[in-house]
Amino acid sequence: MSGKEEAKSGIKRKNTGKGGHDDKHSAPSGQGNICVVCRFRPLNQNELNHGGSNVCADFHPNKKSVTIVTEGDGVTNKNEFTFDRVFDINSSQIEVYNQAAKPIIESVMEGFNGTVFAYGQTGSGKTFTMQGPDIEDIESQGIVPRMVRTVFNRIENSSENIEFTVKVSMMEIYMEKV
Ligand SMILES: Nc1ncnc2c1ncn2[C@@H]1O[C@H](COP(=O)(O)OP(=O)(O)OP(=O)(O)O)[C@@H](O)[C@H]1O
Repeated sequence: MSGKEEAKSGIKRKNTGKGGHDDKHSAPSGQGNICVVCRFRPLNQNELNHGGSNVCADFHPNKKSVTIVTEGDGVTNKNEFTFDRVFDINSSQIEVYNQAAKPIIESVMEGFNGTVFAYGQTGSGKTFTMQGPDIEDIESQGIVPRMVRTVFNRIENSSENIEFTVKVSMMEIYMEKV
């Protein structure tokens, strides 16, 4: 998914048995409302050809902080940023999915609302993370195919007394037009 697109899915659960949640607007207890992760991608060939170098000096061992170094006017600036999780350039698709998306899809299957979106400048890796270079390949597929598979596996394995409705809609915002 590029930053110009937004996919929205809704799951309506009609529970004829016991144990369903009535309030679809509150997160499950013990889970934070918003989780923000930051992923770095490797330099591409074009960037390497133009003498590009990594701006990231240090990934903190706690996997939550990163130090960015920038040079300007002979001055070196170091800034540390902290997120719920920082993924370095060697992070796998499954690691990112487990941290950033799996808890959301788990709670959606319990009847809560959830959203996962990628934000970043062009070429930063949104499509790679959300869609993946090959959606059929179990290793390289991104968040969206993993979430879709999880949803349909869960539906298939759930009680026949539960009825599910899955809806998908998509829109593109490009040059300030929807
Ligand atoms: N984690 C990664 N590891 C290896 N390559 C990556 C990674 N993330 C992105 N890339 C590569 O970087 C390039 C740009 O990534 P991508 O197309 O996902 O960016 P984007 O943010 O979706 O860009 P746009 O907003 O222009 O659609 C692609 O060639 C992609 O394969």
